Amino acid sequence: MAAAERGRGMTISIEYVILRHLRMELKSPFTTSFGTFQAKEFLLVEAVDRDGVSGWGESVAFAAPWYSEETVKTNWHMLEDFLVPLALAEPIDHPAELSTRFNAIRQNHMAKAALEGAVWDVYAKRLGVPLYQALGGTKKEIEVGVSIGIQPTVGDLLRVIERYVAQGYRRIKVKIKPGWDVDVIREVRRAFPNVPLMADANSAYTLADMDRLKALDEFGLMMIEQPLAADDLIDHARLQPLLEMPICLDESVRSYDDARKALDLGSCRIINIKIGRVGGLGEAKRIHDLCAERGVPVWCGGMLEAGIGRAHNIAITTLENFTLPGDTAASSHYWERDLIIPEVEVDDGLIRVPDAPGIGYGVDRRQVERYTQFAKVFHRATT
Ligand SMILES: O=C(O)CCC(=O)C1=CC=C[C@@H](O)[C@@H]1C(=O)O
Ligand SMILES: [Mg+2]
Repeated sequence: MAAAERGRGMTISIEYVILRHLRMELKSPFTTSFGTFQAKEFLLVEAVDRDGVSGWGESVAFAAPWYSEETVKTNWHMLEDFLVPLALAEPIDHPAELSTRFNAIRQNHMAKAALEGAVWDVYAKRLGVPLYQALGGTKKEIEVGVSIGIQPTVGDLLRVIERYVAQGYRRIKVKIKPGWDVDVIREVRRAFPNVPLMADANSAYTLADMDRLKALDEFGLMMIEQPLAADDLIDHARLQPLLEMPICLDESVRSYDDARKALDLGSCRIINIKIGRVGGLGEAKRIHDLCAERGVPVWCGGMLEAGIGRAHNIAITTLENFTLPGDTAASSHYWERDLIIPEVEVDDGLIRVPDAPGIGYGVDRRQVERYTQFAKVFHRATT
């Protein structure tokens, strides 16, 4: 690993960690199988080392367990009672050591990723390099797409797509489910015959819907994301050979081993990497590297992050095999006012990667405090 990827003999001693529970109003309601959310609750992790260097991470767990079994509250419990004590127990020379320490705790990937991400930020800041370089990233700008939630009518959806195509987003992702799929995609394709287009099914289908899914093949979709069950690889392996379009897995790939099995089985031809879903930046990089070896493109999914999570997504997307536009839209797509300075801006579908040390964006502490519902500080035991 290059020097920046493996700091020479640098020891990180985390002195204290601050957990914050935030609530931010979304500019547009976000509709899922679980219901419609107008606000997002999430945890921020601030890790401060012995020299006062602050690193920031953001948990992508939602308040309700609809995407996975993790929630804001389960994350708080895991961080307070298990993960933060592990991070405070002993100094480390590299964030990978923290991930190894976390192996003693089963699953709870989003909680792990939030703390691991904060420590990666400290690590990069102490090295004096941008997080993306510490991860081995090379891109100075990244292409991004936008994910559009289910709209009240097809007309509304077409108007929203028109707006984002005009802003230059490099790919449009729409959500589908039985009853809102073939006819809707047909209308979208008719209105936008050449736009790079994909559909996210969020596990709304089963193999019994084979014909309906095959009907989507006529619209030249870039991929269909997670059509079948969130914990499945086998049925996706049965489905993929029957489809022209690639299957992209999201929820089904929660680790390097899941990715390896998915590729060995032929369950997908693309993977949506979400740092929180797979347990952190280190595991995300391992999955990226595996997919690069196998010639399988990846992209960075989104979880409606605020600016700190968005900054981590931008950093990981600079790795070479992130060749497809991800769901990293501008801060203004989600928030009236984000938590970072400057906010994430998208110009003609591109984000310029910041090269300040660490996550590359400043944290607006006033905004953080404004949105913080409650917080708790955890100090390293000095006894
Ligand atoms: O953060 C974004 O803009 C993308 C959000 C998004 O599309 C998703 C978030 C969480 C679950 C799903 O609805 C979907 C996804 O699976 O990628
Ligand atoms: Mg998805």
